[in-house]
Amino acid sequence: MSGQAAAPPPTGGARVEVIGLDAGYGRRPALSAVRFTVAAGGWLGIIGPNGSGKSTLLRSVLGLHPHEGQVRIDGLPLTGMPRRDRARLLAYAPQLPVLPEGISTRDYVLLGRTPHRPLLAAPRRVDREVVADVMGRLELDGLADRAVVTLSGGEQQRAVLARALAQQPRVLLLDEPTAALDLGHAQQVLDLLDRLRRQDGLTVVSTLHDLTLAGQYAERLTLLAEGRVVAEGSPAEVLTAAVLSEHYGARARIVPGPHGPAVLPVRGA
Ligand SMILES: Nc1ncnc2c1ncn2[C@@H]1O[C@H](COP(=O)(O)OP(=O)(O)OP(=O)(O)O)[C@@H](O)[C@H]1O
Repeated sequence: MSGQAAAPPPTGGARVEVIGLDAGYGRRPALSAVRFTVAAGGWLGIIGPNGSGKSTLLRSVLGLHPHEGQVRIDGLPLTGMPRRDRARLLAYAPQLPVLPEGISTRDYVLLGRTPHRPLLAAPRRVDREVVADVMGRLELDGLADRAVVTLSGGEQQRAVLARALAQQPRVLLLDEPTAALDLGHAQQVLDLLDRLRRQDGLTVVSTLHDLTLAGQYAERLTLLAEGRVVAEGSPAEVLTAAVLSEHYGARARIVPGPHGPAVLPVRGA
């Protein structure tokens, strides 16, 4: 991953507030009274067992899933905000993206510039520069001319993240950003997000299944179980053996470290 490329222009993060969020599928509730706040430049990890509502929560915050309750960015309600304004504030990298056929990786990443470009205008120099920068940072240079659908799962995941970063949002919402990545690429992607957060003040909200990565990179964690917030706080406060036993039915040992706790699964008798 190149550390040489010029940083994208700082955009500054935004504070995210979610208040009393309810959502469901048909009559079945998936989220009940969910509430969280992330400071500008903060990193909130949303964790929880399978089916606890993490993806539904991200999609509701984005306005992609019907919900009740409020989502405010720097105090402004998202409801009713024009789509283009919203896209300049928030970018989203879904867990299972549907990638367009017949488009190169470079042109796919360029789609992230859409909210910043005049409608139907050709990409400007600044758009190409931002795209080249994020592709360099995510080691996608060698794949720029390949059809994006032909990339491997992990390469596609990095392309989706590159598109979201090319959008230069103030808040980045990531659904399992490391799920398809090997350990080295997972750490590189999370290190990059951490740098963007610290240098440019980008606000990050991400779901993460890997609790050790969640414990080491997120500043705060919100634990969902059956659609409700059951624990929140610093990683050391949330990632305890008792909490993991109660909500995941898991046996684990917690290993404290300088950057947060690591979670070591322990085999039963
Ligand atoms: N399209 C859908 N139709 C009906 N129910 C759905 C749909 N999508 C999700 N659900 C249900 O809503 C609940 C929350 O799902 P969600 O995908 O948000 O959980 P999650 O925490 O992201 O899960 P995972 O960790 O397995 O990705 C689950 O019970 C799930 O079965």
